[in-house]
Amino acid sequence: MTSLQALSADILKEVITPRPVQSYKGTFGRCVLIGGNNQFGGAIIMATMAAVYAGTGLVTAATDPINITALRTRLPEAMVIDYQDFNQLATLLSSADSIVVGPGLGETETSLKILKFVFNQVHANQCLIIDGSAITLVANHHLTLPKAQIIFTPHEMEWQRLSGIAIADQTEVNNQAAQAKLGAMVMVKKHHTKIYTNQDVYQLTIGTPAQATGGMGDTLAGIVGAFTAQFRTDYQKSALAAVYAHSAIAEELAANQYVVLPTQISAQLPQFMHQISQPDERPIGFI
Ligand SMILES: NC(=O)C1=CN([C@@H]2O[C@H](COP(=O)(O)OP(=O)(O)OC[C@H]3O[C@@H](n4cnc5c(N)ncnc54)[C@H](OP(=O)(O)O)[C@@H]3O)[C@@H](O)[C@H]2O)[C@@H](O)CC1
Ligand SMILES: Nc1ncnc2c1ncn2[C@@H]1O[C@H](COP(=O)(O)OP(=O)(O)O)[C@@H](O)[C@H]1O
Ligand SMILES: [Mg+2]
Repeated sequence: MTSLQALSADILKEVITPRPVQSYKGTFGRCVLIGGNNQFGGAIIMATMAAVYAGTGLVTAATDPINITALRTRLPEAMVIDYQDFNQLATLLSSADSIVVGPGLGETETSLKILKFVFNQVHANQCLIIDGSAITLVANHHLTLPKAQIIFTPHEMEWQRLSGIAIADQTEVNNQAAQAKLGAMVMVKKHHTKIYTNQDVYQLTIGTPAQATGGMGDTLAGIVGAFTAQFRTDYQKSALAAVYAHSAIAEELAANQYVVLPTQISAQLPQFMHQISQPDERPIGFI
């Protein structure tokens, strides 16, 4: 049995290092995000914004065509394709470092077909972040997981669907047993999120109720996608740093705000990451 470790700010400096001078966009990873049906276009826009603002070299969103104009208008830095164009999607996925699937994907036959296609294409050295609707689809359709560096990012109800553990029974012991069966990294998101790996359990000890608003998890999924694509040494450490950064920025903003909008967290990422990457020992804080 492993013991619970509090996640500390040290993870940020360990992962977010200064950019090498000899570099180009390809140096900082390729992230593909798949989601956003005709109801949940905002989810894929927020996840994609987070991936861009967290410094991924190249970001592409695969989404319902209804979202393409909005995505291009809001986020010209990202490329966009139709998520049902499987030829284009296959090419994109083959060169991705990380893949985020699920924000706003929905639970229809089309959503399931897309998720199955992604699972079929992914390869072992890629990081696959399974979020939102994709978690529910895996649970409801008992999908077999592909061989990849898999990270699940469920909220408590999504975790109940995936693990079969009722929210009231989601204790550390029960969750660890379910994680071991899955064999993947699992972030059970809530106030003081817990992260389960094959070796360890971590707890986030920062964060604020100002984060309790739609799109907050979509944004986290995008940051996890960005950090795992960009900081390739250890995908689990990169994911831990993403969780920490997401809530650290939220806390800073919540000092002066009743609610923190997901897109505000993304907007602060470049400044926050710059400050972390500085060699001196200034306290964390970007304002
Ligand atoms: N702007 C957009 O496009 C947005 C699109 N989004 C996309 O929508 C898709 C569906 O995701 P979802 O999370 O909204 O719905 P679902 O999986 O059914 O879970 C909700 C059910 O679980 C329950 N519940 C219990 N505990 C809970 C907890 N701790 N945290 C959360 N819920 C908890 C909850 O209980 P209740 O609130 O009724 O008390 C309710 O019954 C997904 O793809 C996502 O990416 C969203 O990100 C929003 C912004
Ligand atoms: N009261 C709270 N305190 C701290 N963090 C919270 C709180 N409520 C929600 N969060 C965080 O907000 C995010 C919500 O994720 P999720 O439910 O998937 O949102 P969405 O699907 O709407 O984007 C998680 O990172 C969770 O830890
Ligand atoms: Mg979510």
